[in-house]
Amino acid sequence: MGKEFLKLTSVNDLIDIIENKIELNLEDSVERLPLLDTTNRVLAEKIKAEEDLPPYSRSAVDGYAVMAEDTFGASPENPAYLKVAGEIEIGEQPEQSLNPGTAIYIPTGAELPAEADSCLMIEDTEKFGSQIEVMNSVSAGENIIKKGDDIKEGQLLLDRGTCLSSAEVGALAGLGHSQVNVFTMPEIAIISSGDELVPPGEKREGSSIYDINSYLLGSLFKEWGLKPSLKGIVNDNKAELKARIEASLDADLIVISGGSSVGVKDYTIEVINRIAEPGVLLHGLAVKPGKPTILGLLNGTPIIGLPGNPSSAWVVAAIVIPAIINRMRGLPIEPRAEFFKNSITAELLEPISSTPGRQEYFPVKLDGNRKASPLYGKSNLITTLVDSDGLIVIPPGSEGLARGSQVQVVPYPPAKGLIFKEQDIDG
Ligand SMILES: Nc1nc2c(c(=O)[nH]1)N[C@H]1C(S)=C(S)[C@@H](COP(=O)(O)OP(=O)(O)OC[C@H]3O[C@@H](n4cnc5c(N)ncnc54)[C@H](O)[C@@H]3O)O[C@H]1N2
Ligand code: MOO
Repeated sequence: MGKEFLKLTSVNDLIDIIENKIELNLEDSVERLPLLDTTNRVLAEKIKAEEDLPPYSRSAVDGYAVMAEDTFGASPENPAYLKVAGEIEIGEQPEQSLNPGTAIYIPTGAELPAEADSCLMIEDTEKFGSQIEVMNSVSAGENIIKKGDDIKEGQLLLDRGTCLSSAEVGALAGLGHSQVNVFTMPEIAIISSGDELVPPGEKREGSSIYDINSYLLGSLFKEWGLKPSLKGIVNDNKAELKARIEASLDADLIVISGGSSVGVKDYTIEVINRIAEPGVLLHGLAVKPGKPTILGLLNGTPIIGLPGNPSSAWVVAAIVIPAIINRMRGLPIEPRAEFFKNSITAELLEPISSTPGRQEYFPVKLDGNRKASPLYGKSNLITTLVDSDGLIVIPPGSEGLARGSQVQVVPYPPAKGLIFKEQDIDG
């Protein structure tokens, strides 16, 4: 009797659905921004070095440009002596060449004369008139940075799809870019559904609760460089939900939290199917938390029904939304490399039993010694998220993890999303 979940869709099948059904429509949504404004945005072009960085070989110390051979064997007991033949100014090309048996004074960062292969640190020398006493030897290449050591001309520095943080912004500046092309921030409409919900700031009475999800999800989207657009709370009423979704269709993606399960007032499925084609693509995902998840398409606009429980909504948003946005931008959707690159290996302090057949995302708290304590909190508690530092991803074939296991913890916020193929988690 009644409504029930369609067959639960595996994460591998979800990836196929996203790849095959979601249209590429944000590939050309690009803007050119001043460098500083690109922080936390996604690069929409490949950046290759047009010249070597540094563009010339330079000194890494304040001291003397020399030929290493002239210093061999030098020690405080048996110093070498070199004639000081001149001085190089920072920011200027060396005017004179270096001859054997001589040294040229050079500040940190100044261009080396072509004949120099190393630099002596000033504290390893003593100046006497036009000579220096050399108390230490240097080998070829010591205390210098060679032309192109940082990045070679023609080398790919950053690929399309890279999220720009301070390190990348600094590297772009190093290559002389004052502006770059980044993807525009897609607008994500957020609707919270439920008769019990009251907006924070208003007076709460009786059996109502404050709307967490609009803000929890909106803030998560901001962390990803997306543009949340809060569409408010709708009551458990089909006509109201339909009107609110229709009024949100100008967004790039629509998210509804709550009402995605099979309760008598969970109308989301029916409403999505009534608005436009093809409607609901899947109802029920083989993940935990987040079984009651909906993915649909309304004339090309993706719509996602997230479970109402806040922690579940947050996890499922991280599974589904970055993958969909990447697909719409024509970027790879599964962050496999980032999973292994950014996860923290830790020792599990307590065993975890998991539900076979569902990919499980288990919150853990990390201590300072890479030990992970599972948080058995319920997914409708927001403090489950506040008190944990990251998630362990348990593949659907697993029945759990033993105490003492080495686990990979994906730290918060999950920068590239949480969609992982089964075989990748095992790997
Ligand atoms: N017969 C079944 N019942 C349920 C199942 C199931 O498999 N079979 N799954 C459970 C799971 S797991 C979840 S999660 C919930 C999801 O249900 P809905 O998506 O329909 O969510 P609601 O019932 O509307 O809400 C669940 C819970 O979360 C609170 N909530 C909702 N929205 C917000 C919000 N914006 N801010 C704060 N809290 C919110 C709501 O008050 C409920 O307490 O279904 C289970 N049932
Ligand atoms: O799967 Mo529900 O989404 O656990 O809380």
